[in-house]
Amino acid sequence: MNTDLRSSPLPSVASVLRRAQLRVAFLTLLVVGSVLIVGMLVSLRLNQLKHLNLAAQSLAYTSEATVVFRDAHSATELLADAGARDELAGARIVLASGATLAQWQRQTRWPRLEAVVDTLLPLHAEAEIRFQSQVVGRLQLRGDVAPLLVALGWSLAAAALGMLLSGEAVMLMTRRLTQMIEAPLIDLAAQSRYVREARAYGTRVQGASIREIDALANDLNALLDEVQAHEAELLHRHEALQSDHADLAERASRDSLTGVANRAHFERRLDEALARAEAGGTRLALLFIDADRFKQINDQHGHEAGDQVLIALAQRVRSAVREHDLVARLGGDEFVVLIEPLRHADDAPRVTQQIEALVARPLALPTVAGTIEITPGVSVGLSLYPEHGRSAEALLRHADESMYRRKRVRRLNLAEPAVSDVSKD
Ligand SMILES: Nc1nc2c(ncn2[C@@H]2O[C@H](COP(=O)(O)OP(=O)(O)OP(=O)(O)O)[C@@H](O)[C@H]2O)c(=O)[nH]1
Repeated sequence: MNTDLRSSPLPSVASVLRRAQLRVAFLTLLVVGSVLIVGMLVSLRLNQLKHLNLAAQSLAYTSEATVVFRDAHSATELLADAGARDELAGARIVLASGATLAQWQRQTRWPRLEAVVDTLLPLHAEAEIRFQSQVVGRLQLRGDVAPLLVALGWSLAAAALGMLLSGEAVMLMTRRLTQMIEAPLIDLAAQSRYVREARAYGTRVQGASIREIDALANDLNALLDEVQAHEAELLHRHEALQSDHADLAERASRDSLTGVANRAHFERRLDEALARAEAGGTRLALLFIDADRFKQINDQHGHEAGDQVLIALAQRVRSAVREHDLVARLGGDEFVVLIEPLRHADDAPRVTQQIEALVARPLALPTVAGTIEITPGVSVGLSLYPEHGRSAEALLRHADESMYRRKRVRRLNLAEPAVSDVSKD
């Protein structure tokens, strides 16, 4: 049996069955035994009474002469003979005057017990002694209750033996019933405990050969079906929520117009990159990009055309850097690029040059007046970690200033190359 079941303070099926069966067996024996014993005693007594009455009639007739002649001696002998012959406990001849002529009494084996039985089940018979139709005396007989007591003793012994045998039979039946009922119940309890502890809701418990236990197993399986379906539904919802969450997180980090990262995402990534660079002693580069004369595009060709230019700028900047470098739009016509890690300080100016060159390719722009071709331009500023600052603010400020210097140079249309411009920073 399972340890948990053993340690339970509640009674086991076996003990409940044993107690119930013992109660039923003893009660049945008590009722049936008592009825049989009482019935037997009553019938025995009736027989004895009948026999006693016949003996009294016969003895009254034979004792007539002893009464007529007042022969006490012969009368006593007559009573003693009859007592020995007819299993009497006592006999008496009483004259018509009320005086006793003769009496006889058997030596009793259990005087007190016999007195009690004689009170409860009296065995008395009386007959008139007549002479020439005149009542001259009375013959009184008392039957022997010893046979009744012996019969009662045997009956009680038989009842005790019956109880002993039925007790044994109950034990035997309990063992068999226990195997039939308790074993499948314990099995069912063990299976349900396993399902609960291992959260194995896909498991199904086995049926039993007893209808009620089998119904319990079926109900448990139906419950497991529901739990499993509920769990699958929860898992499905959880996955959908996770996917929605990932989607939202992705959208929250993107600039809705250009699709590159937004300012919030860039600031988070820059902080993380600075922490990594500081911990690992590596370098990184920050490029600040601002479109040249972008207001003019908006004013001349409309806001939507301006949007197209911003989208194209983002794509061109993206294509000028490595896959894992971060491109973000800070707002308006301002973009940044985070290059991490930066292997050589010379790499960064080369990238700024690449960006300015790539952006400066002609761009076909659909406008209300038809498709036109423009040549966009950007000014790129650069700052390096750790040379130009160790914090995000310092690096951004330096890159911004560097971009303005570059813009001024480009406005003046100086032939100074971008590389040499930023490398001066
Ligand atoms: N189409 C469009 N225009 C925007 C957007 N956000 C900001 N702008 C405009 O972009 C312009 C930015 O102009 P500025 O950077 O101040 O000036 P600029 O014309 O680029 O001049 P320089 O930078 O000095 O060359 C403003 O006219 C803004 O209204 C946007 O999402 N879409």
